[in-house]
Amino acid sequence: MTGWTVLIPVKGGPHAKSRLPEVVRGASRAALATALAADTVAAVVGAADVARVIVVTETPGLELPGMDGVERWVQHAEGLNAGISEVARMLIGPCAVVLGDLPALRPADVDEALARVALARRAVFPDAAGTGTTLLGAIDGRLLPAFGQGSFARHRALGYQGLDASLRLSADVDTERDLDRAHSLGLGAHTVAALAAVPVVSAG
Ligand SMILES: Nc1nc2c(ncn2[C@@H]2O[C@H](COP(=O)(O)OP(=O)(O)OP(=O)(O)O)[C@@H](O)[C@H]2O)c(=O)[nH]1
Ligand SMILES: C=C(OP(=O)(O)O)C(=O)O
Repeated sequence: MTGWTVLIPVKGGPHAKSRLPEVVRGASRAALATALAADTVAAVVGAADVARVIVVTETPGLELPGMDGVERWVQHAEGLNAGISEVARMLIGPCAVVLGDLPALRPADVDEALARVALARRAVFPDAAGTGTTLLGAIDGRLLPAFGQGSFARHRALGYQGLDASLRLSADVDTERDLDRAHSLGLGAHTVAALAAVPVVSAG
């Protein structure tokens, strides 16, 4: 099925990705958080079955590279679920939410997951821990976001079928260890560049 609308929540600002240290492998947490989101957006934009991409953010001045053709919604209410709901209630047709911290995600993972949502009609894919959610989708456009700790079980209780995620779809980055996992799968170009931008200090 083509014509999906995909929402990508991106907190932005100084409090994003607070479980990472302020400096990760020499890169600032803020730069890394931006890169993680930009790689997620790039994968979704590249998916053949996605017609519309909307970044939902709390941060009015959010700047992400690669936003050509991507819509932006600055939420009024506070919090992840409130932000998603503001947009979701205006949409019709097949819709999904992909969390914005999946730097190993590729367009083929997105297309494959959306095709499986279409078969299930409403489905949820778990994060690497198996307890959170990385993608929530509904063919009928009815998104009932219940993100946050333990969201996989909550989404299932709301009627979404739990499906196995590809390794790259499950590889969310909350901690440095998560970054290692995503790295072993192959990071997207923005995250590679953010980590490579670290200046090398010579001993001499
Ligand atoms: N629009 C929006 N996105 C959010 C909000 N909170 C989290 N997100 C995004 O949702 C995704 C998953 O959230 P988390 O992994 O908890 O991200 P986070 O809040 O930046 O990280 P922590 O501070 O470590 O909890 C990430 O892409 C976040 O940027 C919010 O209040 N509004
Ligand atoms: C918000 C979620 O992710 P995280 O565990 O990364 O905060 C979630 O899984 O619903």
